[in-house]
Amino acid sequence: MNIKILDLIQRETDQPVKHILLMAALSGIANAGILALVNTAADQALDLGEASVRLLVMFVATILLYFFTKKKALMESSILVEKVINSVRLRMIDKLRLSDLRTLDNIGESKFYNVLTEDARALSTSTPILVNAFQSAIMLGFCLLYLGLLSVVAFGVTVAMVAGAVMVYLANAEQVRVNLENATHEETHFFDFMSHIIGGFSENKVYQKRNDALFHNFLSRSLNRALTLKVNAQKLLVGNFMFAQVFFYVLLAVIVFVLPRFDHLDGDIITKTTAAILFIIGPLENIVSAAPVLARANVAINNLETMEAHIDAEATKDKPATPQQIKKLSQFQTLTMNKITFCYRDREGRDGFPLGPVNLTINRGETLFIIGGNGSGKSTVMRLLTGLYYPRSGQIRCDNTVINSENYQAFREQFSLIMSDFHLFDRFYGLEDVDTDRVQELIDYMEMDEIVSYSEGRFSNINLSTGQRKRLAMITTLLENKPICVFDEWPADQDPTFRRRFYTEILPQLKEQGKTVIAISHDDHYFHCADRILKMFEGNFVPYDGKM
Ligand SMILES: Nc1ncnc2c1ncn2[C@@H]1O[C@H](COP(=O)(O)OP(=O)(O)OP(=O)(O)O)[C@@H](O)[C@H]1O
Repeated sequence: MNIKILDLIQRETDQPVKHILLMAALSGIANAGILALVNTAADQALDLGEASVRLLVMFVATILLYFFTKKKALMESSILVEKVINSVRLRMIDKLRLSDLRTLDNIGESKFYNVLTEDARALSTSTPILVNAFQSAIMLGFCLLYLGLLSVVAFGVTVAMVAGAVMVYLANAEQVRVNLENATHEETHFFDFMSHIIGGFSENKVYQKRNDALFHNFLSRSLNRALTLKVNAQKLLVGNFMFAQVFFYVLLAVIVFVLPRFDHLDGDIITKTTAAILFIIGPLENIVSAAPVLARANVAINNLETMEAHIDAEATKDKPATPQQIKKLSQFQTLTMNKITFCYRDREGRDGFPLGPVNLTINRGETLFIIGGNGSGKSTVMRLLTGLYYPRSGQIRCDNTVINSENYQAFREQFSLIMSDFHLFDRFYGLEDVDTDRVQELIDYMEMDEIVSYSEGRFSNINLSTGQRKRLAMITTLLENKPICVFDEWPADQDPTFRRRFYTEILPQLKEQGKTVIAISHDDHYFHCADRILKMFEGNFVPYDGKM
């Protein structure tokens, strides 16, 4: 079986695993040495009435060697694997944050969390077990060698029977792997359903049927399917394990009862051989019980590698933005979408909603409202315009500058967003020298002063109503001071006063500051506050006819 964890460590660290393997091997040898010393001492005691002091000293030295080498191997391997997990986690999150929004859409949050938590944990817990198994394998090898010195026949029989057990195990190992892999896949569905149960707690609370259906028909079934797969894997493993054990006792019986009949082994050899075989029961158990752990660790590494490959395959080629690029683009006069097309693709690669070809020119300082029915493509076009999605074809231009991988990030930096699925941050991450007085002024303006304060660089409370959360997000937008502000139905959750304030105070103030504002709106009472209204219908702009 492939031991992927070794390749992983080798790839991820500059520390060679050789040292750990050497320590584990030494402790295995020392462990086998203990057996040889015990047998020799027993022999001496039988012949001379007591074992020699020299043997005692050697015995103590061997135990010390065993103790220190094994401790070192276990400690170093655990620390190394924790470091590997840390660096893999950091790298994956780094790659994900630099990839595009569609990559996250396609992977799904549950899958990402599952791989970075469950699989990473599986790797972490597997390490000491695997090191132990490796040490046991070395010990087993030396015990077998010792057996060979005692009796070639006993050695041959033992090797044949152990090899038989290993072959049976290997035959089942692949099936175990497939079952465990499917179980982790099924657990991703389980996490999805769990997110519906927890995320939709309130909705479910007032709708018993959905609550029950989600739990009984989906979550439980998914968990049961995962359970069946795990049980199958366990059955195969237990079968393997028991086979190895019984095989083992059969081996003992062969050595004690059968061999003496065919080979003239004297009693002393049989006793030592039996002691050696009894001595290797523990290591064999360690090796056999490490098998599922190794299989699980391999599955975990597979999952990590597959997800990273997925992120890499869709990695953007965008260069980081430079201050010069950002400055240059911020002086734009017109922003153009030229024959932009886009199509959602599901996880199987099938095409979904098509958008475009969209042609749009936005002038600096304009206040634009984008209107249209649900699902007409307003948010999608905004994600394209702001560089969150890449168009399938067409061009975005800032004046005469074509937006491409050289300047996509610099282009995105022009926008401040409050999308419908906005995220509220507790701090102004990335904003240096925040003017605390200005923040307080904005908190007062948003009429949030009785609920939220700003101290030690963070909002005191972000567990707020949707409308209040949007007001805090607006504070961030105003402080970011970007040239273009995009609001996806910001007033939708505001009371009439704040709705009015948005259209008649905030938008005019932004305009006065020279900002370009693009707002998705359904508030026809306030359409007069826009310089221009753009209507979307079935994935494209159509002339505004005065109707929603
Ligand atoms: N992440 C996604 N994956 C696949 N299809 C999507 C995704 N998001 C939106 N769509 C599809 O794209 C179409 C346009 O959606 P979009 O969110 O742009 O509409 P919208 O005009 O903003 O609607 P609303 O007014 O309801 O917010 C819809 O048919 C929707 O099903």
